[in-house]
Amino acid sequence: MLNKFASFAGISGPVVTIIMDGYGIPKSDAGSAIAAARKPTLDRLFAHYPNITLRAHGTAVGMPSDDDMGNSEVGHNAIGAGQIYSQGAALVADAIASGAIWQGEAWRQVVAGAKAGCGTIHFIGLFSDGNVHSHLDHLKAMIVRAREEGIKTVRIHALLDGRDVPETSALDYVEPFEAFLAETNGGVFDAQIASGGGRMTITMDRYEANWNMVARGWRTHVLGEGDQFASAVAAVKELRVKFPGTIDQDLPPFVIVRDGKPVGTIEDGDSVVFYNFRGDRAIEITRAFEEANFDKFDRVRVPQVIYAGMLQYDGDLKLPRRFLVAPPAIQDTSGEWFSRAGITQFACSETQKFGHVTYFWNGNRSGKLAGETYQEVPSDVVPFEQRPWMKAAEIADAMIEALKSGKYRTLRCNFANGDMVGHTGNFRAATMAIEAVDLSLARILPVIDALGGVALITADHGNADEMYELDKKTKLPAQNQDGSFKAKTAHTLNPVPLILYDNATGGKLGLKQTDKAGLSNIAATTANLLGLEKHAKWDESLLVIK
Ligand SMILES: O=C(O)[C@@H](CO)OP(=O)(O)O
Ligand SMILES: [Mn+2]
Ligand SMILES: [Mn+2]
Repeated sequence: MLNKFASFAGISGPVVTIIMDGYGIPKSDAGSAIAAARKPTLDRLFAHYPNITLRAHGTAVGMPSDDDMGNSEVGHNAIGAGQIYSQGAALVADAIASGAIWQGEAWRQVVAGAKAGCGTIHFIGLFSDGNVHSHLDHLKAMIVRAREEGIKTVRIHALLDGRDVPETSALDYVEPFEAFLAETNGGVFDAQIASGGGRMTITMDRYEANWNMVARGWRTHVLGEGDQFASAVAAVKELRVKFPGTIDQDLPPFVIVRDGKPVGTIEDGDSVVFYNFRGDRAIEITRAFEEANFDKFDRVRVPQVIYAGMLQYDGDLKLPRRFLVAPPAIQDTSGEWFSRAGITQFACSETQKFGHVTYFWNGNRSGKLAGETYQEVPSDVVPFEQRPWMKAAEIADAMIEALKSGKYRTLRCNFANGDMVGHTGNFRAATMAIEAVDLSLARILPVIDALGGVALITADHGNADEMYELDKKTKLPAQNQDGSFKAKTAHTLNPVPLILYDNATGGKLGLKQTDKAGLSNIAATTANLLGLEKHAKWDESLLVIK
């Protein structure tokens, strides 16, 4: 693993990678919380240090098409692995297109189980076409197939999105879906939405930040407890009136009833498919269905079901045991390569992004590699527009302490602010989120200087860079009828920065901008900064030696 640069043997101090989650580079400053933020440190970095832009969406991160935004999973996979793999969204779409999914043992068992038990197939998942965690086309294909296979009853438990798609778009999905069901139903086949609720109120917690969400989801989907409505359309409409201003992701849970009884509680002999392909927010509900000694909340009743995930969400923990499509087999990550070279590594974030810089970074592998140390700062459990600074200061504290300890040759952290606050759609809070990151950078960077180190400052995808939906024609922020701007809560398709912060070499290093430069080039760049060759499978380094 010799370095190819004869004149450069690597940085003697620490090599640090800082991910500013949700920090994209917008085409226009209109509606950008990043442009509006006061951020003297970042302004100085962009003005005085080598910096380029990286592709962070679409095929550059393994998504099916360049119309797909980036997200944390695919972004951190690409950064950590230095390579692009076809990701869940693409793998599932392909398995459905080829029909391979229906031949798989898991689907066969789901169908056979429901038939043997005279039972129902339940589909639980994120109800949109965001393609970050799920896609409605996958759900529809499974419903059509279930009917063809002679299944009689299907129940859908719909987690409303508004986070990967416009913030109050639930009816744009529910109404056409009801029409699809009306067409598909008939004869003995009966498919209906049975329950649901906002994705940030039930079921889709991650990294054990708030098990109460999952407990609420269990009561809603499995036990059929909660506010009752005649249909999903009625639920969305009535909840919007009852909780004005609440966006889809935050809507409370609902249960659909007929003749005063829930239409789709989950019972012994049923099959359950959790149809999200992405793992972080699918693991906890999967554990509730699968773990024999589950103790995170009282499940009250545990139905004996055939449970399958769309993908396997954690390959090390084998969660779930049964899955419809095999996840990408990510090999030869930077974590492994550096670990094998005897390089000590430190990874830190707050709960909301902790798995991103550990599990996703290491190619969806849990457990530490030799020489790795992890530090998790517990996240607040509040709507993040109320605390836009989140745990940026504590992450900076942890990084400074780890740097000063002298124990680590390379360190990485993720500042969640731009993303988590960007998802709230609150513009003012998002500017404060970026300001908190800027302040943290101002504290960390001098410590890196004192140790003769360098930093790569980047992001996994955009978010705070576009806080309003843009008008398709004018490309300016779109307005509601009352003249207010239409908040945008989703990630963006914009590129992200890569800044090389280097006061260690006297300006000897630069970065090259290429057409294809993307997140997967960071691993090789980091390797070269460490004085190592990249792994043969990785995309090229962007480091330039002057
Ligand atoms: O919150 C999430 O689950 C996603 C958006 O669906 O965001 P990120 O990819 O940044 O984690
Ligand atoms: Mn992210
Ligand atoms: Mn996000």
